[in-house]
Amino acid sequence: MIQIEKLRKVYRDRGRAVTAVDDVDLTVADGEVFGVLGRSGAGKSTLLRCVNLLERPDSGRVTVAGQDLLALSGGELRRARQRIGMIHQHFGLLSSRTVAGNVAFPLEVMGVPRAERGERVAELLDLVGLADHAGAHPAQISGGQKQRVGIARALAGRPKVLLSDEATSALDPETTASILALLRDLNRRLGLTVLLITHEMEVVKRICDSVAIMRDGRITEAGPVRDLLTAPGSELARDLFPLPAHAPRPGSTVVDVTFEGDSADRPFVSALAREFGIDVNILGGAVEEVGGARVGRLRVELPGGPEENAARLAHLRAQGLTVEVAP
Ligand SMILES: Nc1ncnc2c1ncn2[C@@H]1O[C@H](COP(=O)(O)OP(=O)(O)OP(=O)(O)O)[C@@H](O)[C@H]1O
Repeated sequence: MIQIEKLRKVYRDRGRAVTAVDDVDLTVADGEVFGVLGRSGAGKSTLLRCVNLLERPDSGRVTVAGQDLLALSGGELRRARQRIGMIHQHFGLLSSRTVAGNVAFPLEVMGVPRAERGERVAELLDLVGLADHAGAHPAQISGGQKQRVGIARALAGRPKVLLSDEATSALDPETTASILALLRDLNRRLGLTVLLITHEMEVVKRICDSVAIMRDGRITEAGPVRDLLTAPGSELARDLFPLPAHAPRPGSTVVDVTFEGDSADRPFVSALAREFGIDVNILGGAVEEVGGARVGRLRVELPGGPEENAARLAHLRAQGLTVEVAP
């Protein structure tokens, strides 16, 4: 649905060149929620703005719903953009217009007749749970409600793709949760493909099917969230489950065990201790709810060196657990 190939964007600022997006490839499948996670300055906003050509890349290709956006003429690009909605951290509402007026605005720009507009606005406000606030002005509603207006406005052109630029960064945790739940609901009900950028792991945990980690303009890791969490060496897993440092003791082996789904419900530590008649020392761990499922990681110390532990590790792996010997 969204394909980004060899994308590059360099800003030139007072003689200085800043490579904001550096040779990025990314594929977002139809109907998924895809998150780009990274710190401030990583290049996330620039990347997102290249997807609807608010920012023109220096090189590369952006294909949305089969259309090569950089090859489109002015009118074609305007039409293609109507099929790509966008929401922003600071909502970007018109303060002089009511909630309904804000949602009607893109419909006016598209030339939708007045009678049809009213009906569509009502439908959109209903979709985001704001039917009762049509006549309010932005100053009279909460941040979460403002973002709901932003979402309704972004969906006016019946887009298949929604771009989200840190949509929950200005909201408190509870409101963030309700906006993320709304986005997930719209993604499922409308088959909407969502590409979002965020610096919050919470957003990835709650709604992303896939994620890419961005640093210094580059993607360092990308894939389905569940796969990355159990992939050996994954940066996402390391960030989500920070484990305490350990000083390896001679004659013991430290192992990180990642568990998810069914394997999260089994008492594998006590089973291992019983099966092999050993003491297992738990050094640290964390369990998180990711995409509605329990995922966790535990750092344990087993007696003996690598050879003595080979059968024990095989026993853990046979239960579907991901096992890595800590360096
Ligand atoms: N218009 C611009 N002119 C010059 N440099 C820019 C411009 N916009 C962004 N940059 C630079 O490009 C790099 C990437 O910025 P970008 O805003 O895309 O990152 P980000 O990950 O979205 O960070 P943030 O969350 O802080 O916005 C940064 O070094 C930034 O200073």
